[in-house]
Amino acid sequence: MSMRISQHPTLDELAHALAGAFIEVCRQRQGDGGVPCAVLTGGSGGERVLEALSSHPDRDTVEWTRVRFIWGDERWVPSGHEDRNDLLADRTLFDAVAVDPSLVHRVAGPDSGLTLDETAGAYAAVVHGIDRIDVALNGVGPDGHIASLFPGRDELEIVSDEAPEALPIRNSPKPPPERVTLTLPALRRAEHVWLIAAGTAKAEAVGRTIARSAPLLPAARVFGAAETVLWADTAALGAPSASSS
Ligand SMILES: O=C1O[C@H](COP(=O)(O)O)[C@@H](O)[C@H](O)[C@H]1O
Repeated sequence: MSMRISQHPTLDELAHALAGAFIEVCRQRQGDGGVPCAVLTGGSGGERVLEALSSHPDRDTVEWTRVRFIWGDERWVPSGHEDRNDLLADRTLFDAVAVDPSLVHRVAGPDSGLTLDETAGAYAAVVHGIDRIDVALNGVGPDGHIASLFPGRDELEIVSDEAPEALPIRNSPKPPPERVTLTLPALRRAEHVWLIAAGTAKAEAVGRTIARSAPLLPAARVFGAAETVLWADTAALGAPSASSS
């Protein structure tokens, strides 16, 4: 499965372009009578994309109350904690548009009373019950991780469709140490898998992802059913040019 590169001069321009494409995916699915399902991501790129969505001129062409949201990963800290990925969505998109809380599937925090394993199991069941994932956003970390799938870790080797679609993570190399992540097979169910990478800190991981250098980084191991797009700024591509495509 080939990966298309969408290059933009800056993260802001990348986020605006990606937000427009995200809106178009949602509009088309809703036009077909469906309820689009989007996988959200955390991190610096994910936050900027959510901000761009919340202020996009075409924002209100989507019926946001008919969009389902899940997360590619969540940091296992209490609800409302600054480290949580869902807080980024609360402070940006969900603050700007009305959503249906029954279609917003958050990963429970330790304050829920569930253990980490129980939380991951419950999230796996939620994701398993979703018949179609339209678009999955994946912020790429400087080490090439996506969601909470980090290089060299066992979770990355779970590629069977029979495996749970979400897993607990302990001892994450990036804090906080406890997390819940979707698996590669779950992310690969998405029609559109979009990777987000901006800044020079991402250049090495981006270069290795594009080159498919061995061992394959997590970012190189995810692909979409219909397309895989690397949304990158010029700095992440390590290129001097400032053209977009
Ligand atoms: O920890 C995480 O990091 C990645 C990427 O974050 P960035 O700040 O380097 O862009 C993100 O994809 C993931 O959702 C998040 O939990």
